[in-house]
Amino acid sequence: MSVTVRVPAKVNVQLAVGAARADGFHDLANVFLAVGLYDEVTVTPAEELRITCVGPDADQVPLDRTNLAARAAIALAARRGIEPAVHLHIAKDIPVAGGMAGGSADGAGALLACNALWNAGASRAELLAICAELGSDVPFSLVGGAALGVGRGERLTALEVGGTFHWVFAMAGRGLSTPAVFGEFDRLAQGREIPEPVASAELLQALAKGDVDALAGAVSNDLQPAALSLFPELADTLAAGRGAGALAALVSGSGPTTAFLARDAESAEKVAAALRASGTCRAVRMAQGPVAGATVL
Ligand SMILES: C[C@](O)(CO)[C@H](O)COP(=O)(O)OP(=O)(O)OC[C@H]1O[C@@H](n2ccc(N)nc2=O)[C@H](O)[C@@H]1O
Ligand SMILES: Nc1ncnc2c1ncn2[C@@H]1O[C@H](COP(=O)(O)OP(=O)(O)OP(=O)(O)O)[C@@H](O)[C@H]1O
Repeated sequence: MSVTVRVPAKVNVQLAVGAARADGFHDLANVFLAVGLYDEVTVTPAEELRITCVGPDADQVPLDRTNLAARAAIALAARRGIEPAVHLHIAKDIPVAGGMAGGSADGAGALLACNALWNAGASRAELLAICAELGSDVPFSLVGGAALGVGRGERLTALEVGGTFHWVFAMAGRGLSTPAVFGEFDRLAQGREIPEPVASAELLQALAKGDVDALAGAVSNDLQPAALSLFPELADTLAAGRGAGALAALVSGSGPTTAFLARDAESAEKVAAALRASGTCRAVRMAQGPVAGATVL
């Protein structure tokens, strides 16, 4: 018997970052949107914990107990006093170290799948608590849709979205480390007063109305200057997408994946073709959002 869970990637339509806290994390106003690029996690009973991974970026995924899927299985098993004797298979389509919460998706997926496989009976609240221990983005990977995350991004409030948005994503030739990007944010912020992060009222209204023009005018990412500082060539990718008619172009989360908001499916095709032809990125994908969070198939 096995259980498969499908989990989406995310794009941050707003990422407001406050000053570094005493614990090293940053308070955020983080507006997440789940988009239709997916990893699938399949769990099967096994002698002992084992991880396999397939997909274009599979060689970059750790196959030991540091993998977020393994950490999720271990965390749930520890709470139930059982062994995490399970084979975790990840079919990975979300770019690795791309700022689209790929590892977080696998953590949320493994947790939901093991909860079903083991009949562990964890409630939604317990699952969300385990997700928050695993990482700041993991709770959102479980719930999906659209949500405002505060604290370090783990305290979520679901958001209404009045439409479907068309996105194009450009994958970069190398990854960026999330702690390195936050570290660069701190370095660039030295000697400046950092305001409390707050969600933009215009942005929340644009999402609620499904108004793509208003959303394009309201998206923002406080980590973008830090990502561009560490990876200056991303500016060329952003310019290529804008030049092809994207309504908005921004770095996704900590990057280096760049995200382009298009008016409709036809415009998204044009932006994708221009990005592919530009030679400024490794791969290009289209996806719509919002979509549902982690789902048992
Ligand atoms: C950039 C985002 O992806 C936006 O959604 C998230 O804020 C990062 O979420 P994540 O990858 O789940 O990050 P975590 O595994 O919780 O933290 C990794 C590292 O990122 C930095 N970090 C993360 C979240 C946060 N609110 N402040 C931080 O400073 C810390 O250096 C931390 O050690
Ligand atoms: N299941 C996993 N899939 C991918 N990477 C993982 C996984 N588990 C742990 N990692 C480690 O985490 C690092 C970051 O990977 P991940 O794909 O989650 O980054 P990300 O998408 O930028 O995350 P986020 O958007 O949440 O900041 C990888 O380089 C890898 O070493």
